[in-house]
Amino acid sequence: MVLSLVYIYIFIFLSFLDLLTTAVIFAHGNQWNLLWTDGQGYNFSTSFVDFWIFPVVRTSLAIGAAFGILRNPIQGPANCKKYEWLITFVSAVNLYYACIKLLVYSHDETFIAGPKLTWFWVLFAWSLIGSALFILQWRYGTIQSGESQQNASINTETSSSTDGLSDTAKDPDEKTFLELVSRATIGKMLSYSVPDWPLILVGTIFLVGASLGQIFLPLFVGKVITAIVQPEHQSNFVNIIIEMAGIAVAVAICSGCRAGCLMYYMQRLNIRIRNALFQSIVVQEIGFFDEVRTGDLTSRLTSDVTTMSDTIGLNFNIFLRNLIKAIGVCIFMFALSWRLSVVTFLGLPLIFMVSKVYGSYYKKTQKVVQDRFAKANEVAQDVCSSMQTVRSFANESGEISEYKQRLFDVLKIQIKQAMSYTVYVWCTKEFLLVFTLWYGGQLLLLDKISSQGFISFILYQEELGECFSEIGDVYTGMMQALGAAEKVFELIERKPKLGIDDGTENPKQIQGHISFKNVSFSYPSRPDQTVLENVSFEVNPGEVVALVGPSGGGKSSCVKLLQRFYEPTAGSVCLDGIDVSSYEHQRLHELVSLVGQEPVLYARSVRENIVYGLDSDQYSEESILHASKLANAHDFIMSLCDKYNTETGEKGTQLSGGQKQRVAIARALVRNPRVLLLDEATSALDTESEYLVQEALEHSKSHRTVLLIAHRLSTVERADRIIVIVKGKVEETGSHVELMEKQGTYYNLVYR
Ligand SMILES: Nc1ncnc2c1ncn2[C@@H]1O[C@H](COP(=O)(O)OP(=O)(O)OP(=O)(O)O)[C@@H](O)[C@H]1O
Repeated sequence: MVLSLVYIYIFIFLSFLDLLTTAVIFAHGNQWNLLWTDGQGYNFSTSFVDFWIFPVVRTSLAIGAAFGILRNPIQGPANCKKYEWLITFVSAVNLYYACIKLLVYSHDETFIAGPKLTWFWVLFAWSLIGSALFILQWRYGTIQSGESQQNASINTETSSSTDGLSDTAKDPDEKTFLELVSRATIGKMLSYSVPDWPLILVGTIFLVGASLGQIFLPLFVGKVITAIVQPEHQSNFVNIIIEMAGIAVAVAICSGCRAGCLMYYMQRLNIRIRNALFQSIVVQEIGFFDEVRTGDLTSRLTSDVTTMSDTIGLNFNIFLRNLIKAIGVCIFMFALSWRLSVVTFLGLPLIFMVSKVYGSYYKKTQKVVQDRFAKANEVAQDVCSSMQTVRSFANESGEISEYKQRLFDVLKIQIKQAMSYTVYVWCTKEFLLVFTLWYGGQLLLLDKISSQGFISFILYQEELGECFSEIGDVYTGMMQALGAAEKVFELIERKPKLGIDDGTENPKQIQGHISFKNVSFSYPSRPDQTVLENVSFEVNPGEVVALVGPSGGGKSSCVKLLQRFYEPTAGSVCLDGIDVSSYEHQRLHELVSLVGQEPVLYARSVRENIVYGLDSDQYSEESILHASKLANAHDFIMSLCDKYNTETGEKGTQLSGGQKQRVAIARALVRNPRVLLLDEATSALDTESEYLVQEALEHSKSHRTVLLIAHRLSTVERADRIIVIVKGKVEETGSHVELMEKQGTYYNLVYR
């Protein structure tokens, strides 16, 4: 309330100051008698009286606003804010009116020579200053008092209500430019550009050179055209062309060097950010990948990085180039004709306004276009990834018409966009030019501009329009880049909840003793669902232990904990008595190897898949052959076209399920791990192959602990010991014979 009152007082004070200043200017200039032009009545081209209109309108609006806020201190400021358009409109009319008066007076020789000129300038200047102050006081007065009232009312509410939407959770599209900049995103982007400062510097020097050169070109074009059409200037033609050619060559050289330097910088920046992002992604904890979609990560790595790195480089280039050009062009325009320049600057805000309306309409429709395109892409993606299903249901034409329909939905919006663009071009492109031509023609007749100057002016005006429009595009591009950058930096700076650099233990050799001590566990993505509850068991060195139990009981989760993919919520998982979290990441995975349920092969050769993750000094040709033979993979690999060099295709699709499993077993064995984890590792093998693999593992078992998960009885009954896990708890432990005699859960599982 108090703050509102302060703002109201400031409001009224500034408005009266506005009136007073105008009155003082009139009084001091002894211009009261000029109100009606020395008693001859009002005359637009000589009278000053209309300069009173605007202070009076401003003061009336300010008093109205003050009363409004006084009557309703909570809603008042917000209501005033609704009328911001009126304030902008009044100020704009004031500006236009003052400038038109300026142009009219400037044609009156007696006025220019007379005593009224000084007072006109003072009134003109105050008219503009008063308008600017009025906009500022309205904008900040109503916003600040509104915010303070809102804060006060929020503080007094007993239940604090927030919408629960953290700032980072907001869509970048919804954020303002300042919001994005204030997150220091630009600073971070620039910090990644620091190593390229020599490139940027050289590029900028060429950019400045090219821009300065380009500023002179319209001037020369004007001279050339004048030399062509006016016979008295024809002797200059060749000289002008030579000078112009010199400038054009210099501009071309500078532009080329600028483009090369800045493009190379953009590419280096792109690679640098991509590397940083990928480095950050691969060290994130496994739980992170459970929650984040792969598509989101790849889109960060591809489109977001490209958007931010290209846009920062490109926009820096475009912005600086156009800024230099715009300043130079303005100087030339005012030098050629200040009157035409005033006309241009009166026309530009109108064009900006139309552009703004068009811009926000385009942005709104573009969102719909993107959504509809995404829907069309869903169809394409689904079809491409499941072509066999489409073919087997003979639904090709159905999918084609579905895709066509979704693209047609996009087209419907794009038709509206095209129509609005047509109207936008009508409104912005030619009106200003026509008016400039008309007014320039008058000035030409009055001999206030030369024909060459007039031609150059028109060219400069076009150039200025292009500069502003490109600067406007930079703003849009920057918004996109900042939005993309924010997402990218969020990921680059993310600290993994389970770091891979936490452990320090690096024993040369271990016995291979596994122990789970009172382990409870929930997946981070489902913290409310207990997957393991107080699980305790031990596996002795050299022992083969099978985990069995109904599906979803928690067997694979035990294996994941032993690999330290996740941390238990309670208890500890130890290897030779040391918690697995204390081992060095690299060492732990040398000692413990896993063959998972669905082994993943990479789009590389069989050999590269087997030695995946090993340095060249960690394996030999013999060790690859030995591991492949143990995994019963050697014979089928030798029958492939390129033997060990055969490509396996994306995710190993060029191999059968059983072949993939055998390559995966060889990959685990080539490391000669002390602990081997087999999670349904032989499920896709035929009985014969499985028997051979089991035999091989049996032979190597003396120096290796094996923890296996299997559903097949033939696999399980060979184990030294069986642990039955049901609903996250250990129900039974013993050998096959012992558990069968017990006739408990295991017995039932076997018979079912
Ligand atoms: N990444 C995950 N995020 C959340 N929950 C999971 C995840 N992986 C498994 N679960 C859940 O944890 C529980 C135990 O799963 P787990 O894979 O350990 O069972 P399992 O005994 O190995 O089953 P199966 O024999 O079918 O492989 C299941 O309810 C499963 O839905």
